[in-house]
Amino acid sequence: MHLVLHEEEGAGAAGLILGHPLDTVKVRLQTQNVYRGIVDCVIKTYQRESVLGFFKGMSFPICSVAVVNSVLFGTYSNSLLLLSSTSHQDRKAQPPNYGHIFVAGSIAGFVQAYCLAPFDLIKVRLQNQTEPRARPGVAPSHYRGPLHCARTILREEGPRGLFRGAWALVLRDTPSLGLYFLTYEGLSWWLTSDGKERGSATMLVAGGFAGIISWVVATPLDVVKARMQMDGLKQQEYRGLLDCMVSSARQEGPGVFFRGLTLNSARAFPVNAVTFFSYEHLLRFLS
Ligand SMILES: CN(C)C(=N)NCCC[C@H](N)C(=O)O
Repeated sequence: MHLVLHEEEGAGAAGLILGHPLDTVKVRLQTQNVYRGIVDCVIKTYQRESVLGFFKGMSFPICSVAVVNSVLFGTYSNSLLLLSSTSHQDRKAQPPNYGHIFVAGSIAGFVQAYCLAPFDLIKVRLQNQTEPRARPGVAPSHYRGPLHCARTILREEGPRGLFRGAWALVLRDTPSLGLYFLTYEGLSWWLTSDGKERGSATMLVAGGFAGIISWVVATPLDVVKARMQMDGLKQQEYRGLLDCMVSSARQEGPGVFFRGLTLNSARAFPVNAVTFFSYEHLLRFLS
């Protein structure tokens, strides 16, 4: 049992490692106005920071992925159980109630956003450090690693600083995770013939598309979240979430809300295919 659990965690972590470089480029494009596009950002990052630059801020997501996913999937299945009072096994025999799925997914999104907020903030702050690795004669980065980053934020911005951008994260994840589970369950139902067990290919395809669709919807608030998380590092630029939205749109046009859309979608397929595949196999193993 332990071995299987570790394998499931390993699969989640592998997806995350593969997707992290895309996430770093996306975060930089959303928060820094110095790049002309994806290719320019990749070239500049590589030239200045080598391939390691793409993996900045990865350790916290790797360490927290198991906890964050347990909160997400645990809240989802318990909420669905409360709403529909049928078990995972019973639900296979009848068409899913999409209203219940959307509500359960949204509740799960709301809860996981709060757990994710400090980890995500630290990830974004580290990803945005464009200095090369510290060596003699080169000024070190503001944050020396995830724990140093957490301590520095606590010292410079207080405990609330660790939850900067949390509201935008909650607004991003509540509806988009409802849609995430809705797409997954809908597609899986559609791809599985009556009375058959859900196959691995179905889990991968439905999981991948659930990831893409939810990230397309989530991207505008993902931009706002990343900007709010970076606010306060130097001087405070925005008075709040609404101010961030309005001034970003005024200064850069409405296209600003779609920054990172391509990268979010490209990363979403493999990461979420693996996530749902692991979740379903773990459920089967435990039931
Ligand atoms: C649209 N959103 C926020 C989501 N679909 N979130 C759930 C998937 C999270 C996964 N670790 C990922 O990074 O894609």
